Amino acid sequence: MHKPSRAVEFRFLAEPTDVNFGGKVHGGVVMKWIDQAAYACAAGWSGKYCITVSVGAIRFVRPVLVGNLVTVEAKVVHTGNSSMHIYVSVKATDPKLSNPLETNHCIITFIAVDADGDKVLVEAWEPKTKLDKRLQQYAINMRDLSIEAEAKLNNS
Ligand SMILES: CC(=O)SCCNC(=O)CCNC(=O)[C@H](O)C(C)(C)COP(=O)(O)OP(=O)(O)OC[C@H]1O[C@@H](n2cnc3c(N)ncnc32)[C@H](O)[C@@H]1OP(=O)(O)O
Repeated sequence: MHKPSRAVEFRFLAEPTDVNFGGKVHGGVVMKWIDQAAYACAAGWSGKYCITVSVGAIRFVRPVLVGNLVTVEAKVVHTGNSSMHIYVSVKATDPKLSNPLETNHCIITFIAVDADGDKVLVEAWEPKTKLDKRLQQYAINMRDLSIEAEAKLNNS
């Protein structure tokens, strides 16, 4: 029987092939890490194949450098019917210094689907700590803003 798992963490070194023209890690590479960690988190929570619906509020706080030890933490912060809203935080450090600083964060939403690609219900997640309650509200706000802004664009 599937036991929902709330969080995943990836740890690896940023490689020379991840570099952009400015010598830092490419933003698109960071977004791929975020998508992969959030997918693993959503699949672990639902026990199903999951599809990305939306990526919101992605923030680039500081650059990731080639050779940095990167940690990508993804955790469920809200669930709906079929949707799972995942908060992802990326941290990086020179592995010799072991002083991880946040480089990125975002909210990414997945839905769980069955073998036919149809939406399926997911188990509800309930926040317990103050931080989790704040993150849940943040995820709800981001979803509402995104849906409202898209509706305004389509109706204008
Ligand atoms: C693993 C991968 O990388 S998959 C590849 C990338 N993803 C894709 O190609 C997906 C392409 N998109 C699609 O196929 C469709 O848009 C779908 C299947 C994702 C959603 O289709 P719809 O049925 O129109 O979505 P619907 O409006 O019912 O919303 C589904 C859920 O997403 C939520 N949602 C919709 N828009 C947003 C948004 N902007 N932000 C957050 N959540 C949203 C809804 O609230 C709903 O949640 P609930 O089930 O918990 O109530």
